[in-house]
Amino acid sequence: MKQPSIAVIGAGKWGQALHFALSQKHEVYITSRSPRDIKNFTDLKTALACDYLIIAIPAQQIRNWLQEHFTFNHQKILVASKGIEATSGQFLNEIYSEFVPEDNIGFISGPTFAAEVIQGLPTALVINTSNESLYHQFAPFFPDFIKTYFSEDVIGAEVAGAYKNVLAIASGICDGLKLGNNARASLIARGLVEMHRFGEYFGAQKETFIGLSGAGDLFLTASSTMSRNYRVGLGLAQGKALETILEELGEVAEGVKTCEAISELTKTHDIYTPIATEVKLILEGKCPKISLRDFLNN
Ligand SMILES: NC(=O)C1=CN([C@@H]2O[C@H](COP(=O)(O)OP(=O)(O)OC[C@H]3O[C@@H](n4cnc5c(N)ncnc54)[C@H](OP(=O)(O)O)[C@@H]3O)[C@@H](O)[C@H]2O)C=CC1
Ligand SMILES: O=C(CO)COP(=O)(O)O
Repeated sequence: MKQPSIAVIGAGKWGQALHFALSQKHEVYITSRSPRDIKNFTDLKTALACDYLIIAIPAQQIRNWLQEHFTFNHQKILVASKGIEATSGQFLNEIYSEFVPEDNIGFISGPTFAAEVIQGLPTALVINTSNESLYHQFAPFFPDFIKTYFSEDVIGAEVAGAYKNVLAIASGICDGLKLGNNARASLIARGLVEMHRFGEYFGAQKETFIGLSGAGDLFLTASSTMSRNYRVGLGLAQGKALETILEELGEVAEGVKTCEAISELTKTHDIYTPIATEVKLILEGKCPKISLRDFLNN
């Protein structure tokens, strides 16, 4: 029987990890802006001609990439990015909806450090799509070490995956200031409440926030130096300039731009988001210790 043609687009950390995972059962192409010495690396044209695409490029680049490089040819698509576009405040599903019909697209969420996936360590993730049959097409592509779940709460997954990056920055700041375990647990718990409140405004389901996409991903990223966003927070607490932190990181930390988007959305829609608000001020240069004082007294 002919194998389905599958391609991963974006050969950063997550794209490469997904390529490794999906290659356990099928031949899978991978492509990126810069050529890489990876098995089955191909050009964009070949990748776009595949039936199934997994797109893992940073959230802030997606609109441009779609405008400049993408042609819809009835591909089935999984989006692996996590973030909200800062220039428009749009969620990724809103951006993609201008290029891909809803029935053809799903969004990956959940606690999935690329560095562990690429070692074949057990991982659970959620495929969020309004088209359940799409889930059943993609799920068998994943290897045995990845357990997949289905959810139709696309907006819930979008909010949770993006918001937890901002909370991971907050948690890194908290640990960088050596505020202790009580403080970090409180921050994470209140962060979960905050991102649920934000998500509820946009129609997300509560269950999404207490499951893998919400609590699962938040607990992971807000408590580990493996998270780039958490490491941004550590750097801020040490008094480093944001530009220096990002330069040293050399990879995407989606929480930085997503925090700008959340800040604009909360102003427009009058949503109470105290943690994201303080993170935004710290990213703009506010002293984290003063931020802590203000936070505790408000
Ligand atoms: N790393 C992780 O553990 C996880 C990451 N994610 C999400 O996946 C997304 C990608 O993250 P990750 O792979 O880790 O990030 P990286 O920083 O490792 O890589 C990003 C890749 O995106 C490509 N890229 C950047 N800008 C453009 C552009 N304008 N057009 C096309 N390609 C571009 C680059 O490809 P090139 O090098 O070829 O230029 C780069 O390698 C993010 O949204 C992240 O939040 C989600 C779950 C887990
Ligand atoms: O989303 C992630 C794990 O689920 C990766 O988080 P970071 O981008 O903070 O490393």
